[in-house]
Amino acid sequence: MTDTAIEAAALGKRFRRRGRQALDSCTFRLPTGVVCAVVGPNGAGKSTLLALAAGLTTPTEGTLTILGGTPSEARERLAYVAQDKPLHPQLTVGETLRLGRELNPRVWDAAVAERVVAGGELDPDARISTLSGGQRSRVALALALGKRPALLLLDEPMADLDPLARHQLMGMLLADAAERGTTVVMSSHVVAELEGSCDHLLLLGAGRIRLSGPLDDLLAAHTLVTGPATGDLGPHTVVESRTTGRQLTALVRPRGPVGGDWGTAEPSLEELVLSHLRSPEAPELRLDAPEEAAV
Ligand SMILES: Nc1ncnc2c1ncn2[C@@H]1O[C@H](COP(=O)(O)OP(=O)(O)OP(=O)(O)O)[C@@H](O)[C@H]1O
Repeated sequence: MTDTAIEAAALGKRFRRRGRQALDSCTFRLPTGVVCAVVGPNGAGKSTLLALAAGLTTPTEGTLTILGGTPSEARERLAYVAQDKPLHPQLTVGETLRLGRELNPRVWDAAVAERVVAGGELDPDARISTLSGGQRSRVALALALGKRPALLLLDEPMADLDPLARHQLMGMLLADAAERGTTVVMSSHVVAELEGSCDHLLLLGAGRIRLSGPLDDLLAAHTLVTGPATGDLGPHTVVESRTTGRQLTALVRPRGPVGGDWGTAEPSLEELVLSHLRSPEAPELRLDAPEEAAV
């Protein structure tokens, strides 16, 4: 048994020989049992990272270890739900679940798969081709959970679900993952929804890791400060600062106490992520790659 779900060392991926790096020098370690959010702007490399972890494509640089082995060795113990949720359009919902059972005979958990489908009140006889995008997402998630994976890789799993379905499925997924100790890695653009559901964060930008580590530690390493526009932020690392009239609001990584006239607060996950997205040049911070000095 390993306590590391994913370990990447100088991981890189270039799809075309002269094309730009989809992933570049990514080093991080994700412990087992965490729920990790992968966030970043369009084209940052989130899907590429998940596809590499699922063993669907291979790195061009560096190494990637999944559950202590190579991605292909780990394939039986992981489930991957791709962004476009590929399913056989001619099969019915019931036939799709039966196929899941046939492909994973030793581990298949029919009860959990059926529970996910039943939550959407899907007709087991409905063909996949007749389902809406959100209904297909539900079937894809049912297939993934039915496999009882140790590692669940989800690429924007909730993107086309309605708010109620998101809430219901996310709650079920997290409760199930907590009960079984499943590691969940989930990319998403809906940052507000990740608050309260993830305990680890990976923020990518232009193929590189910008923030990584336990969410509480990353939040604690930042302070939201407000004060007069003329104020001096001294030795602190400024991630982003904005001035409105006479007031300045900034997200900083404090180097020592933030004194003077500054009001301070811990940022929310959304504030942390948005500030970094608005400031692509802000220095990176990695709190889970001990061999590299945190910046
Ligand atoms: N199969 C491919 N062939 C060539 N380039 C690719 C391929 N897949 C991804 N890329 C490129 O790799 C980069 C990262 O893409 P990726 O899909 O991983 O980003 P993403 O963060 O998931 O984006 P989004 O939020 O839009 O889903 C992009 O520049 C993209 O054009």
